[in-house]
Amino acid sequence: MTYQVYDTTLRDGGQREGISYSVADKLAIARLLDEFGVGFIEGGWPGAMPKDTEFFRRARTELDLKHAVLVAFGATRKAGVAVGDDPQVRALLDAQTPAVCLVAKSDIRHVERALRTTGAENLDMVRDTVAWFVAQGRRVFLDCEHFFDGYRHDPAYAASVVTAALDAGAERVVLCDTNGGMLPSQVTTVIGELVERVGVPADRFGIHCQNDTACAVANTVAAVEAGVRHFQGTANGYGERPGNADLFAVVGNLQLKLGLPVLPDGCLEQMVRVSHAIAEIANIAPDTHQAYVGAAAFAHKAGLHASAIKVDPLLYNHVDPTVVGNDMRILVTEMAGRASIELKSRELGLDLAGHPDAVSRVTNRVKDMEAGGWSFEAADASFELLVRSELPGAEVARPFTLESYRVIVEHREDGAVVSEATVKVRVRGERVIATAEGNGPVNALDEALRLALLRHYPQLKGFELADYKVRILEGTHGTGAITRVLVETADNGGRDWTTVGVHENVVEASWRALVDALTYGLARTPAA
Ligand SMILES: CC(=O)SCCNC(=O)CCNC(=O)[C@H](O)C(C)(C)COP(=O)(O)OP(=O)(O)OC[C@H]1O[C@@H](n2cnc3c(N)ncnc32)[C@H](O)[C@@H]1OP(=O)(O)O
Ligand SMILES: CC(=O)C(=O)O
Repeated sequence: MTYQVYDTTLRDGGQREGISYSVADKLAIARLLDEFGVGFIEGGWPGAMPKDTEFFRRARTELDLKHAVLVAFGATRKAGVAVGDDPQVRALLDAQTPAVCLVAKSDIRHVERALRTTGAENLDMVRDTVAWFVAQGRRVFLDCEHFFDGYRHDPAYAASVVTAALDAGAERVVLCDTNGGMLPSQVTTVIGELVERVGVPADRFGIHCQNDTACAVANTVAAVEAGVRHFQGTANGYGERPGNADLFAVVGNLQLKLGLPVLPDGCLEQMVRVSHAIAEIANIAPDTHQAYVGAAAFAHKAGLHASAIKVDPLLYNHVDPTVVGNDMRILVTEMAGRASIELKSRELGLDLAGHPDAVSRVTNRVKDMEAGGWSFEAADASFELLVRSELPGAEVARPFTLESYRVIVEHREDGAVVSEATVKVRVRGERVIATAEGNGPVNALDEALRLALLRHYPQLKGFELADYKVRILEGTHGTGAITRVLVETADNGGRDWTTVGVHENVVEASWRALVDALTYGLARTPAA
C-alpha cells in the first residue's frame, strides 16, 4: 500500500498570519514541493479568492509536475441548493484539476449551529457533492472538519459522515483535528474505534492535524501507526493559528524512524533546500531550531557532545544530517571542551590533532574571553584568527599596527549630524594618516581605516560591511555594561565572514571587530 503525502502549504499554509502568496509565489512553491516528491499539492480554493482561481488557470500551462497531482479545495454544496447550481462547486470543477478536496462538517454542533441545517441535509450535501465530482471524473478527498471533536461529542453522527462520503465514492476521508486539541493517544483511540464502527480499514482514512497542542506532527505519526496511509501537512508547519503538521518533520519521522517509503527515491535529501526556499518565498525567516531542517538542528554546543562526536557523529545525532540535506556544526562557546575546539578547527580547515598544547591554550582563552562577554558562536572568522594565533606556523600576519584613532560626532546648527574619523597606522613600514566622514562613528572609522590601507591592499575595494549588530551586556564582573559587536563582511566573490569585538566602549568594540574582519579577509584574498 503506497502512502499519500498530501501538501496543503498553498491552501492551509496560506491561512497563517503574515503570509500572502502571489500567484507567482504559489507556482514557485508548487514546483519546489514537486521536487520534494509530495504526491498531492492542494493549490487553493478556486472561486473563493481570485488569486486562487488564477493560480489554477496558470498551473494548467505553467506547471509540469513530475511527482504530484494538483488538487483544488472547496466545500460541499450549500444547504438547500442543487449541487450543479452551486457557484462554488462550479468554480471547483472549472479549476480542471485531476482531484478535488471537499471540506464537510462532521460535528453535529457545527452542522446545526454554523451551517444552520439538519444532520440529514448535511449528509445529503456530502453524498451529492462527492458523487457529482466522481461522475465528472475527479478523484475526491473529503476533509471531515472537526472530526475528532465531533466524534467525541456524537460518534454515530461523525461516523455517518465518513460512511456517506465513502459510499458516494470518496477515495479517502480525511479526519481533521481542526481545532488542534488532540493528543496522540486520543487520535489512536478514535481511529481504532472508527474502523470498528464503519467496518472499513484505516487505510481508507486520511489525517489532517492542526498544531494547537504542539502535537500535530506526533498526532499525524500516531494516525499513520494506526493504519492511515494519507497524511496532510504543510512546509515548515505553516497554517492557521500555531499552524499545521510540519510535513518535513512528518516525512522525516515516517521515513527515517519507521522505515516507511513515503517519498520517491532521492527526494529526502532535498528537504533543507526546499524548506528554506519556501520560507524565502513566503517571506518568513527560517526557524533556526526547526527539527530536521533548521540551521541549528544538528548544531552542538556542549563540550561533552563534541567529545563523543569526535569518536562517532551518530553518538550525538538522531540521524545522519546529510540524509535530509543538512549539516552538523560544532559551536564554540564557554561550554566548549578540547574536543569542541578540535572539531570546530577541523571544520575551518585547521588540524589541531598533533597540537595538544595549542588546543589547551585556545580552550582556555575561549572560556576566559566568553566570561568577559565575547561570543564566538556566530563569529567563525574571529575564532579562526584566535586558533591561528596559537598554532605554530599558522599565524595570520596583521596587515598594520595602530598608532591611534580618533572619532568625533558633530551636531551642526542645521541639525545635520556628521561623524569623522582619523586613523594613524603603520603599514609595511610606512606611517599613514587617513581621515574620512561617515553616517555614524563606526562607518567613519571603517572608511578611514580602509582609506589608510587601500594603497597597500587594493583588494579591500571588494569588501563591504554587510551587517552590524550591537548587544549591550549588563553587569559582567560588576563593571557595568559592556558592548559586544558582531560585524559581517562580504566580498565581491560572494563570500562572507563574521567577526566579534567586545569593550566597554561601543566604538572600541566595533574597532576590534572591524580589524579582525579586514585581517581575516586580507589573509584569504591575495592582491590580484
Ligand atoms: C477548516 C478550514 O480551514 S477550511 C478552509 C477555510 N478557508 C477559508 O475560509 C478561506 C476562503 N474562504 C473564503 O474566501 C470565504 O469564506 C468563502 C468564499 C468560502 C465564503 O464566503 P461567504 O459566502 O462570504 O461566506 P462566509 O465566509 O461568511 O461563510 C461561509 C458560508 O459557507 C457555509 N459553509 C461553511 N462550511 C461549509 C461546508 N462544509 N459546506 C457547505 N457550506 C459551508 C457557511 O454556512 C456560510 O454560509 P452562509 O453564508 O449561507 O451562512
Ligand atoms: C480542513 C482543514 O483545514 C481543517 O479541518 O483544519
